[in-house]
Amino acid sequence: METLLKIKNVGVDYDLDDDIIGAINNVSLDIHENEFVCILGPSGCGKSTLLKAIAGFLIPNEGEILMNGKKIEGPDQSRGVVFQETNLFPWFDVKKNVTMGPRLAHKSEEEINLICDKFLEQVELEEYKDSKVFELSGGQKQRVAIARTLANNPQVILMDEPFGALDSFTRKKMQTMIRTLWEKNNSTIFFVTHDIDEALLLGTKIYVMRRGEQSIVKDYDIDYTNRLLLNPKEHVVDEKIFIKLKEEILSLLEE
Ligand SMILES: Nc1ncnc2c1ncn2[C@@H]1O[C@H](COP(=O)(O)OP(=O)(O)OP(=O)(O)O)[C@@H](O)[C@H]1O
Repeated sequence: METLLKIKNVGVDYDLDDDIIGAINNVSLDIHENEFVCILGPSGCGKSTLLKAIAGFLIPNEGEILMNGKKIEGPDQSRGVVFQETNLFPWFDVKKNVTMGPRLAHKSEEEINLICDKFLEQVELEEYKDSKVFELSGGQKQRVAIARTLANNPQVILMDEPFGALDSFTRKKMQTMIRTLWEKNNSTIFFVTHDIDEALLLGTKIYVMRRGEQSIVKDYDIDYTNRLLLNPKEHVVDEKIFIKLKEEILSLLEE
C-alpha cells in the first residue's frame, strides 16, 4: 500500500499564559492508502490535537507531517474533516450544504447534481435532498456532514469522534454505514475515538494513545474487517480475538 501521510516525531505544545501543556509527544506513524486508522485513547491524551495537526489547523512544535511527500503547512481540500459537531448551515437545505465545496470549486450544475445524488444515496438521504437541516435528527445531520465531506473528494477523511453524540442504536447504524462507504469509495480514513469497541469494529489499524513521553504506546493490525463487510450482523464482539484485544488494550490504558 502507498504511504499517503507520514507523521515524523511530532510533538505539540499549547502555550498558555502561565503554563505550557505538552499535548502530544514523539508521534511517528505512516498512514497508507485505503487504511481505516483508528486512534484510540482516553480523554485528554491528545487525539484531537493529532487530528488537527494532520488537518493543518495547527503546526507541530516538533517534527513534521508529510502528505504525498509534501510538508503540511495549513488546511487544504485533500484532507476532509468530520467533527462531532456537524457545523452545517441549519437554514439551508441538505443539497446546498452537501454541494458547498463543489460550488466553491466552480463545478458545472450538472456535475454538482451528480455529486449530490451519488453521496446522498450513499448516506441514504436521497429523499431529504430538499429538507432544511434543522428538520433532521442528529444521526441524519451527521450523515449530511459525511456526504458534504465526500463531495469534496478528499484523499483522506479525518473524523473526530463523529458518532460521540449519538444514541447507541444510531451509532451502530452509522458504524456499519461508514465501513461500507470506506470500502465502496476506496477511502482512507483517520478516525478518533475513545470507544474501544468502536475502534475494534472499524479499524484495519489501531493506534493506542496515552498521555506521556511517548503518546502512541501500541499499534494493532486488525484482520476481521473484511468479514464484517460481508456480513455486518456477524457477532465479532463475541469472538476470542476481539475479547483478547479488548482486554489487552484496556490493561494498556489502565497502566
Ligand atoms: N486549544 C488548546 N489550548 C490549550 N490546551 C489545549 C488546547 N486544546 C487541547 N488542549 C489540551 O491538550 C491536551 C490534549 O487535548 P486533546 O483535545 O487533543 O485530547 P483528546 O484526547 O482529543 O481529548 P477528548 O477525547 O476529551 O476530546 C489536554 O490536556 C487539553 O486540555
